Amino acid sequence: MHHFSDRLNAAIQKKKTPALVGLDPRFDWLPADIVSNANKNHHTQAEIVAAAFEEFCLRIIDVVAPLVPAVKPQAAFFEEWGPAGCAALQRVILKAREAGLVVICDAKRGDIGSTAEAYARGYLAGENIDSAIWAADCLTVNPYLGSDTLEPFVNVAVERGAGIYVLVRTSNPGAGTFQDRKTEGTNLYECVAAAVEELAVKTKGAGNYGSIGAVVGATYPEELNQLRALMPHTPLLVPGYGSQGAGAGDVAGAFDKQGLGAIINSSRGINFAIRKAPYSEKFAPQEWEQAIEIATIDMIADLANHTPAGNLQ
Ligand SMILES: O=C(O)c1cc(=O)[nH]c(=O)n1[C@@H]1O[C@H](COP(=O)(O)O)[C@@H](O)[C@H]1O
Repeated sequence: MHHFSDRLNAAIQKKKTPALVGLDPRFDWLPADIVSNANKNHHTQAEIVAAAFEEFCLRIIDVVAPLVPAVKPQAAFFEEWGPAGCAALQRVILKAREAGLVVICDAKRGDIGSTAEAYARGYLAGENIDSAIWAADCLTVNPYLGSDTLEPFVNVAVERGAGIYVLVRTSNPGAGTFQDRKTEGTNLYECVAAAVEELAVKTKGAGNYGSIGAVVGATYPEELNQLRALMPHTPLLVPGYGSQGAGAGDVAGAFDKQGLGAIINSSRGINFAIRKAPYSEKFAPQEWEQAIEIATIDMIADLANHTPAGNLQ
């Protein structure tokens, strides 16, 4: 399907869940078997870490590909390790695409138009994975430089059937420092939301949603509900569930009646499920993949039981 949201919604309806698994590897938390494999076969620290991240994420993909529609590799954790880390990220993205998953590369890119064009062409492959070296379906984008800097991302997304998610109301505690600054009574995040909704309307697919989405944190449920109403054609990427303290009740307002309109991210809560109860009590450390599987199934059930995502079942 040559439209990002149509493709994402088809995947959500096929897997009957809006659960999005983030891929956020942290070396100190990796399973022992993965670290020993990497140490055995590699020499420099960067190569060891990159190889460990790659094996970890590829094995997570094997577990979650049958369960969820999409994954969100966090570029930062790979970029920290330079070329070796970036090569690992590229292979993780390709493996996820080959597994039939929609891939949102979380790199929060943003720059002036001519430079943004390079980011867009490098990351946004859309349905044809050969059309961009990073081969992602979608990219997170920082709008701080202004709406003109979003245009190159929009143009390439439309051309290639890809998507972007623009940061609108982020999940972090300090989100309001700038996002809540008011101009004539309107918060900055509401101004950005209006610009993003306009782009979503312009890029609508066969369904109700555009290829231009918004990131809205689950940790601000009131703003999430407000923005769902303000942005009826904008698909939402909702981080903050799990490790940042938000639960299914906080994200119920992100969806439309069919249970579409949003994907709900959990990274640490799934990647490192083995480290915390109840999974640390049910599984031995080497059973970390089983812990990921059950944690994902639990998240899917939590969303189905407490949000309109239950209408996807
Ligand atoms: O763009 C994002 O995905 C993002 C935006 C935001 O406002 N908050 C936020 O946590 N994220 C990302 O979502 C992921 C959340 O990870 P967990 O808190 O481990 O589930 C990280 O990769 C963050 O960078």
